[in-house]
Amino acid sequence: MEIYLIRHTTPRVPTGTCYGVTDLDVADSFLEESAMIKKLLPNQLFKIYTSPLQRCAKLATHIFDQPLITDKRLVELDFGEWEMRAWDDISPQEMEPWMQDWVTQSPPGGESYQALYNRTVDIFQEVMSRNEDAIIIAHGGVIRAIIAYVQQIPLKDSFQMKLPYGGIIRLQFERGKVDILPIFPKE
Ligand SMILES: Cc1cc2ncn([C@H]3O[C@H](COP(=O)(O)O)[C@@H](O)[C@H]3O)c2cc1C
Repeated sequence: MEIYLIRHTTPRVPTGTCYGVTDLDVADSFLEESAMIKKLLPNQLFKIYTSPLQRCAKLATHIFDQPLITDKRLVELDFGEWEMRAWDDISPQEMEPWMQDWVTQSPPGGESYQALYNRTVDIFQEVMSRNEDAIIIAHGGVIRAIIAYVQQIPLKDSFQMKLPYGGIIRLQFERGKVDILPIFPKE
């Protein structure tokens, strides 16, 4: 069984903005970016799972002419009161508790990375149990949580992996073992 993890294309948002659950549109480069992603995927049948947010759902709809499985558990971290503020405008005092432990602490009014991990693993286990090749189109935090789960590494180490917009990772499951193969960018 193969499961591809794809991060959405560039969102339409000024650089340096904090966004997670905000439903941003895609940038002007969408057609170009989605064509590149499509070219890197094999021509075979997949079940397609997507986050409901536009930056993921538009890519799914654009590339795949088949029914999609849209699941709320695949949305990005809820940054609460910080959503759509410039990171530089969030005061160090406000940021301090989260910076101390961004795995278990939530941004004010938001969600902890541990909570995101729990809901992500929940759907990921469902996907695996179906035993069908699948593509999951989601967000940076969600994809890193899945990688942390399959590698059994601590969540605090999961942000070391490079994962740009349009990033693709292939998970190959064989005889109880999983290989993690970067498709874009190649390592
Ligand atoms: C703990 C944690 C800290 C983060 N800091 C930024 N992002 C992430 O949240 C934003 C939205 O992701 P996307 O563009 O893939 O939808 C990005 O800025 C990304 O870096 C984080 C995500 C998590 C889970």
